[in-house]
Amino acid sequence: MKDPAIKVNSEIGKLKTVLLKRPGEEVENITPDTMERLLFDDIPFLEIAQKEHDFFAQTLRDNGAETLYIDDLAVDVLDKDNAIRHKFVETYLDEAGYGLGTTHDALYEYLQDFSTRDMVTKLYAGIRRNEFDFSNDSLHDLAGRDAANPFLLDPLPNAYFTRDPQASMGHGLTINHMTFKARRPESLFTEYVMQYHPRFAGKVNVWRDRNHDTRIEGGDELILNDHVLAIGVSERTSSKSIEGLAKELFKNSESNFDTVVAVEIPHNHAMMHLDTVFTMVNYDQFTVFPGIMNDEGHMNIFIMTPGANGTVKLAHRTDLAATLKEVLHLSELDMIMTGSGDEIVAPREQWNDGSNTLTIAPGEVVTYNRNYVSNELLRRHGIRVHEVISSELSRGRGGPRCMSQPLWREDI
Ligand SMILES: NC(=[NH2+])NCCC[C@H](N)C(=O)O
Repeated sequence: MKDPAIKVNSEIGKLKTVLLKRPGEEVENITPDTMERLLFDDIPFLEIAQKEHDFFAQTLRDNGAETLYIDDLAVDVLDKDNAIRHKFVETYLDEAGYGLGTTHDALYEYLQDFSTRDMVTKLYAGIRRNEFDFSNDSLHDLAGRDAANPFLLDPLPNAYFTRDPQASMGHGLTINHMTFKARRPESLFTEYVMQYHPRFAGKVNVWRDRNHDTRIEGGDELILNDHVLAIGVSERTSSKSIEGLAKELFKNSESNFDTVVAVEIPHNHAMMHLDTVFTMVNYDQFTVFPGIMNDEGHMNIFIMTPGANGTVKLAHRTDLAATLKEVLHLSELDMIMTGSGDEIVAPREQWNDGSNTLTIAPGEVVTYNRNYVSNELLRRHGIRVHEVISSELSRGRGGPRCMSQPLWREDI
């Protein structure tokens, strides 16, 4: 049987194909002044970040996964048809605020001189204001905050977190309208790959595209099984997006999803996505950061199911473990606390993505080596842990699940 273009019906099925992006110049094109806006907490050392990412990718390949790189796929698409390349560049410049005028023309001409590979690399890395000569007659570019930005086109340092610009679910995906400007261009690459690359064109469902004005990011989108999703209501995903996605999935005859568990989490940078505080590591085992529950262990949770005439029924819950048992029909389950729930270790390891595990098969995960307390606890709960090196990668505030977008998992 041919490999599926996209087939992801769980968080834990054996990982067969995964989408990655190797960190490039973009992670060093961050400055102290732009770090916060670009969603980083420090400036990684590129050479080491690349070595760490190569180690991560090799770990996945050594365990049976095919690794695809989004920039390679984008080059395949943009290189084969000048009209597609033209439309992509025009859209990219328009979304960056250069729809027309001298800056648009200068940037377009500058990019024309690049090979497709070099153009894609350059777009990820960013284009500096002083990289080429042109007579700029735009007040917008010459005065105010934008003039202080050393880049005409911002670098995309978060691109190695391929979890977020899209989310595979079933035989399709969401292509996401991301929350912050710093990340929005990332999903344009996804859109073109899914629409034009022969591996995906005409073979995948787009459950929600990036042209909505409400925000959603893949770190919030968890595929609990072939008909149940958990989606975080978070700093990065709005309840409106979740409602819109649920209605589409419930009405689309090609979707098997009939239950969405909306889980409200604190809205802050450390816990920007649900997968920074909660992941599924086995049929009945989960990691969870205790700081997302109140003193009584409660949260704000809604089970969403199809109602009459295309509406969505809501059932309110407050206990995460009980809700998971209910929707997954589990008699028992095991919630493995980040950092053993210790008041110092738990927040430290959550900050460095101790709960952001990537499950590569039921009961088998990839984690950051720096989260040694969480890793030891996972092993004590019978989980097989592959540790990857992480000192530079973790400065971007994302872990192994963030750095990976499954395209095919074996069914469980
Ligand atoms: N799925 C995730 N937890 N992704 C982490 C993304 C980190 C990135 N710096 C951002 O703020 O967007």
